[in-house]
Amino acid sequence: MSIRMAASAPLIMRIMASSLSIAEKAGEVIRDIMSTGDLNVVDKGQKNFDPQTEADRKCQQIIIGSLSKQYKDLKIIGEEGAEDLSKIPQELIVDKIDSQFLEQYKCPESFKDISENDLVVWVDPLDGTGEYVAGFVENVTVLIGIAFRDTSIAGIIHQPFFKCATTNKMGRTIWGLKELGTSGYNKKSPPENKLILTTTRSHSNEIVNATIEAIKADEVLKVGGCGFKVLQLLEGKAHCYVFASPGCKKWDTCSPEAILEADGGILTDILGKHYNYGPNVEYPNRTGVLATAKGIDHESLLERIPIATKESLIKKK
Ligand SMILES: Nc1ncnc2c1ncn2[C@@H]1O[C@H](COP(=O)(O)O)[C@@H](O)[C@H]1OP(=O)(O)O
Ligand SMILES: [Mg+2]
Ligand SMILES: [Mg+2]
Ligand SMILES: [Mg+2]
Repeated sequence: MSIRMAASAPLIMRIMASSLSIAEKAGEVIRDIMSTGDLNVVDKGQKNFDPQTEADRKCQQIIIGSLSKQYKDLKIIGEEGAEDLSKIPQELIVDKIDSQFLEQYKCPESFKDISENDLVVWVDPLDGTGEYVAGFVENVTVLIGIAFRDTSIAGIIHQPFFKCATTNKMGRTIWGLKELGTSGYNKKSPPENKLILTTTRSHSNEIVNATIEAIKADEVLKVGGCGFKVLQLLEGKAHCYVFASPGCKKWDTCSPEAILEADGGILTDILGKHYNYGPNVEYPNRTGVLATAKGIDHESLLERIPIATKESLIKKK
């Protein structure tokens, strides 16, 4: 595809195609920094340990620097704070665009006339930092989510330490756009006649645990990262993701929500409401996360969440 043809594709498709290339580069950097053995960890936490590594910082610069260069009016919010674009080293800027994506997929009618001012991009440069530091590298993902007027519509999840069984290639990229579909993973339904719940590995507390207890799942998986848990739903490894805590932020859920919903699943708070991803919202997802795989009854899981859990998260607002 010529540069001119790529430039004529609808905006949402171009942002996705750029983000696919940018996320791959971020994944390379995440692997490279791990291989140096020095993650250069800083604690961002006020009360509890909240690690940030060299990879979180560098990947945020890659993603925000590269998207801002190509899309000047785009509002981009990243977990690691505001970036001074003039201080981002040139070698971190990716100007490649995934032309194969643009050739292969057509923009859904409803998103054809979107302008940069209608969008917010939510960036989690490294989701699962605690797991990156602890060595559970499979849980680590790069998340780029795109919201159109308050609603999450598109997402990219890059998993840097996924090893392809046939080619041995490291890293895979999953994407989803509502009304178009999803790609990049093994689409599978979870097993019938049993309920597998996935939840936090490192951020549990009394309410988180009491809520899991009340759901009465047959199996509980404890893994890190919002991106990784939604991947488990997409690949049929779990039926639901339950996190009754205000710990996740908009950059954690924006991309996974769009991909899961483009696949037929649902991601809401534990009251059943979708989060608002508009330009001026607060960052914390104060009323938790409940996500269900395609074909799983979201409503019936909502009913299993204790009233005490709901009241306690509403009170914390
Ligand atoms: N209490 C918390 N403090 C900081 N980040 C949190 C907290 N709870 C959840 N998160 C973010 O949400 C992700 C999913 O949570 P969990 O792994 O506990 O299920 C975490 O990897 C972390 O993102 P990040 O690693 O990008 O900082
Ligand atoms: Mg995160
Ligand atoms: Mg992060
Ligand atoms: Mg973090």
